Amino acid sequence: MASQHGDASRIAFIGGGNMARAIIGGLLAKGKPEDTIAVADPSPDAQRALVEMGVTRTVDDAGAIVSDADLIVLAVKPQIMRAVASGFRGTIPEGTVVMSIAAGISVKALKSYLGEDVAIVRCMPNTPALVGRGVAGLYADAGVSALQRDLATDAMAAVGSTLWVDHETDIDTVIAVSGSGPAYFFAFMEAMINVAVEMGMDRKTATDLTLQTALGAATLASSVEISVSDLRRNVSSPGGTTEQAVKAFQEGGLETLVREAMLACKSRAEVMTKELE
Ligand SMILES: NC(=O)C1=CN([C@@H]2O[C@H](COP(=O)(O)OP(=O)(O)OC[C@H]3O[C@@H](n4cnc5c(N)ncnc54)[C@H](OP(=O)(O)O)[C@@H]3O)[C@@H](O)[C@H]2O)C=CC1
Ligand SMILES: O=C(O)[C@@H]1CCC=N1
Repeated sequence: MASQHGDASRIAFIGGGNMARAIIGGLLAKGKPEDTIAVADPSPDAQRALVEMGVTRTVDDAGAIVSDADLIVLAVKPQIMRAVASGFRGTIPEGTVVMSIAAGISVKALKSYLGEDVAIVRCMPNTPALVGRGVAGLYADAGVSALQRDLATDAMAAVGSTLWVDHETDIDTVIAVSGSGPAYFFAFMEAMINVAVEMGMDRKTATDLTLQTALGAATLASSVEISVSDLRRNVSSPGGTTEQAVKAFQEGGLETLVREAMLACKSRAEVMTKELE
């Protein structure tokens, strides 16, 4: 029997890798009782890391922990989802909601693995969840109740902000924006650091300046009611230095490149969805 919810809600994580640990870390930091979290992961390293974080119930096999969970979080790689989820088909309690964080696994695929009557939420988090600054897009299948939505929201709110989308296909756009997005900013920062080093600066100073600039820009943009376009213009004094840099970006086709990158990302999610259905 699943429990009544609130802090006592029981969460079973299937897969205890990077993303699961980020979410679990946030839940424990927010005071969720340790005995309400269980994790299945056959990797001894993953289990060790989870125990060090304060998780008291780690097991090798998902079958051992799904039967008394209110929320089951599927956090294994997409390529093994079918094998893992099919392994506990028929053992999910009535009223329990399954939330998959995998890219490229549709509700249709999840139902084919788990059973047509299972309540399914798809969630796309991102790695800043590790420091409590994540953002997660969520989509609920038709059979998901308001209480089950709240359970999913509460779990993800422990590591950042959450928003619900109305259409499952929007999850592929969430992947292209925020799921994979941290890597785009890391790549941009990597390039800035390398160029500053080419200009003669030592790597540590170049890294500190770049990271603080990224942090400052994101904090500013999210703190004021000014569009990012206007914020960019505010830095660009007429006839000054920034204007030249932005002109180089525009002439080099920055927006076209970003479009190509995001379309490639979304398209990969769509292909994975077809392959794994
Ligand atoms: N990383 C990211 O930025 C994001 C990832 N995601 C999604 O999150 C999911 C997990 O990704 P991530 O945490 O990065 O991956 P990880 O590889 O870090 O975690 C997956 C974990 O599952 C374990 N595992 C393997 N087989 C089983 C099994 N049979 N039962 C239970 N656990 C098993 C793995 O062990 P072992 O290592 O031994 O195989 C590993 O510890 C993916 O589906 C991905 O699409 C979503 C948003 C962002
Ligand atoms: O690259 C991936 O497939 C996963 C999904 C979003 C971020 N990482």
